[in-house]
Amino acid sequence: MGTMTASAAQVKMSLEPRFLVVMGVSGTGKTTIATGLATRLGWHFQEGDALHPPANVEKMSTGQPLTDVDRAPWLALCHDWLRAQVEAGHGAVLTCSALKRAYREQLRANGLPIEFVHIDTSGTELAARLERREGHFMPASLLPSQLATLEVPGDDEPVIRVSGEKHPDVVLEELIRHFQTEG
Ligand SMILES: Nc1ncnc2c1ncn2[C@@H]1O[C@H](COP(=O)(O)OP(=O)(O)OP(=O)(O)O)[C@@H](O)[C@H]1O
Ligand SMILES: O=C(O)[C@H](O)[C@@H](O)[C@H](O)[C@H](O)CO
Repeated sequence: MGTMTASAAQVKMSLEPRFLVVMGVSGTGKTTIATGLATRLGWHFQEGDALHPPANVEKMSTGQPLTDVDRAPWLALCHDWLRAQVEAGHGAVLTCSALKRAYREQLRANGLPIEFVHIDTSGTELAARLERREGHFMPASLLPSQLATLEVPGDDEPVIRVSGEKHPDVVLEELIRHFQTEG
């Protein structure tokens, strides 16, 4: 335990601030990985779902997929949060599904130095997780539309790809090692 605390402190001291959007479809592990990173690195955290207008949450809760028009004001709030973090200059992690390239471009507008962490998980694993999960507004019935809407980030986008099927601790170790290597 003492050793873990020491190494977490070293990581906090040695890493330059980064501005991360942990993205992917519902149930892929965005909140799990983003909170893990924010805790280990001492970076600011924002749950993107908490920025959805109530009408969006109501829509998803009743099994209706969001449209581009529904997502626009939410993406604007996500962008505003990211811009404030960049201006403040401290490391930050946001969860945001960011399913389409155009949404990611909206998040990066105004030249924000955002990086995406795309968590990729198979449809069968996602379906099992969402069936098991309780106390969340997002129904498992929306998974097919999430998967159909996802435009996997291209190599021309600033993306770090991780597997959502490894243990979260393994993914966190991989990400932190990647950040250390990149300086
Ligand atoms: N790597 C993993 N292996 C197994 N289960 C996981 C893993 N990551 C997350 N889970 C579990 O899967 C469920 C979904 O995870 P989480 O809430 O982090 O995903 P999410 O992408 O934030 O979902 P949503 O966008 O729907 O809020 C949770 O019950 C979580 O405990
Ligand atoms: O763009 C969307 O359709 C939404 O952001 C969804 O992805 C959910 O908010 C999220 O995944 C919670 O389950």
